[in-house]
Amino acid sequence: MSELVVQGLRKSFGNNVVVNDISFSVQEGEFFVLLGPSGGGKSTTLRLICGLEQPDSGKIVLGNQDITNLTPRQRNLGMVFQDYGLYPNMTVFGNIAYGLETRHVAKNEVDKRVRSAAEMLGLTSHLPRSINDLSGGEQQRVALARCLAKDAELFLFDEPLSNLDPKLRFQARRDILNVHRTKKKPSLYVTHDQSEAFAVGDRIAVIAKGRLQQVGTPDELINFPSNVFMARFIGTPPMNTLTGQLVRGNGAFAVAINGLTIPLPAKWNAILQNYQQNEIILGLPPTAIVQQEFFTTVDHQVYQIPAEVLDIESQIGESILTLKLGNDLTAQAQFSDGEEAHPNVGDRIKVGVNLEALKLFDPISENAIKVE
Ligand SMILES: Nc1ncnc2c1ncn2[C@@H]1O[C@H](COP(=O)(O)OP(=O)(O)OP(=O)(O)O)[C@@H](O)[C@H]1O
Repeated sequence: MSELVVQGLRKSFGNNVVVNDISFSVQEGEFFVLLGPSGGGKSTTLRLICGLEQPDSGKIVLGNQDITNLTPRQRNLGMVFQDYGLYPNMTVFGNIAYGLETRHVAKNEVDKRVRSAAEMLGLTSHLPRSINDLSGGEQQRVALARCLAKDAELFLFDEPLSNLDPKLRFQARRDILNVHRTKKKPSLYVTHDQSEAFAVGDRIAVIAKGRLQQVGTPDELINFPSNVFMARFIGTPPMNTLTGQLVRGNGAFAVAINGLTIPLPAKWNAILQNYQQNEIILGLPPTAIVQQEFFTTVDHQVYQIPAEVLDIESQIGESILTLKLGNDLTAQAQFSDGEEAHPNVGDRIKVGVNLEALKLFDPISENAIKVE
C-alpha cells in the first residue's frame, strides 16, 4: 500500500508561517487536489512532500516509510510542474528516459517503458524530435510521459496545465487522469482553479493563509462549507453570506436582515435553542434563489421576495444576476438558461428563496452551524 500521510506539517520563512499545522492523507488510487488562493501555501506543501523544502516540524509518511528527511531522489516520486522541467537539449526520448537512466534501469527496460508511455500519450512519432520543436501541449505530454514511465509510489502535479489554452487543458486533464488510473497510486494535484479541482479531484483540500480550511469531496465542499471562508471561496459566484439578527418566536427561528425576515425551517430549531448570540451569518447559495414562475418546480419550502435586477452576467448555459432583494439586500443569484425566464437589468421580478438550502454560520468563530 502506498498511502500518503501528512501530519502536522509546518514551515515558515523568517517570521512568515506559510504552512501551518497541515494534516491530510491520500489513499492509494485517490486523486487528491490542493486548492486555494494564490500565496496560500499549496506549492510549499507540495515542495515539502517532494523534499525540495524541509519542514520545521511534522511528518510525511509514504506507505510504511517516514520520508520526511529523505532527499527528493530517495522518495521515488513522479512529478510534473508548471514549467515541465524538461531538458531543452535532449530529444523527447531522452527526456522521458532521463529519470529511468539515473536510476540505472536496464537499457532494454528503459526502451520498453519509454515507448509504452509515449504510445499512451500519442508521442511515438515525436520520440526522436528535439523538445524545442514541440508545442506547449506536446511538451506537457512529454513531462507526463516521463512521469508515466517511472515506477513511482506517489505522483505530484503542481499547476501542470497553466501554460495551456482551455481546449488543450481538457485533453491534458484526461491524460493526467489516465496516467493516474494506470498507476493506481496516490496523486496530489495543486491548482488555484476551482473548475479544474472539481473536474479531477476525488477529494479536495482547500488551503488558505497556510491553514487547511476543509477537506472533502467536491459535493461536500459545495453543499457543506465548513466556515465563512469556504462559503465565500467555493463557487462562481460563491454563496451570499449575509449578517443578520436571529429572531426567536413560538419555538421557530428566522433571520432578520435589512428589513427582510427570512424564516428558518424546523430542522434548525434544536440547535438554535442553545445559540447564545443575537447576530448570525446566513449563507444563501446563488442557486437557492428561484424565479417566481418556477416556484411550482421546487418542492421545498419557498420564501417569496420582490427583487430588482441590478446586473446580469451571461455565461454559457446560465446567467449570474445581482439582485436587490426587498428594499436593501444585495445578493447574487444563478439562473440556468432554458429553465428560467430572462429578465433585464432594471426589471422588478418576484423571486423565491429555497429555505431548505440555507446555511448558518457563527459570526465569532466563523464556523458553520451544523444540523444533525
Ligand atoms: N523560498 C521562499 N522564501 C520566502 N517566502 C516564500 C518562499 N517560498 C514561498 N514563500 C512564500 O510563502 C507563501 C506561500 O507560497 P506558495 O507558493 O506555497 O503559495 P501557493 O498557494 O502555492 O500560491 P500560488 O498559487 O500563487 O502558487 C507566499 O507568501 C510566498 O511568498
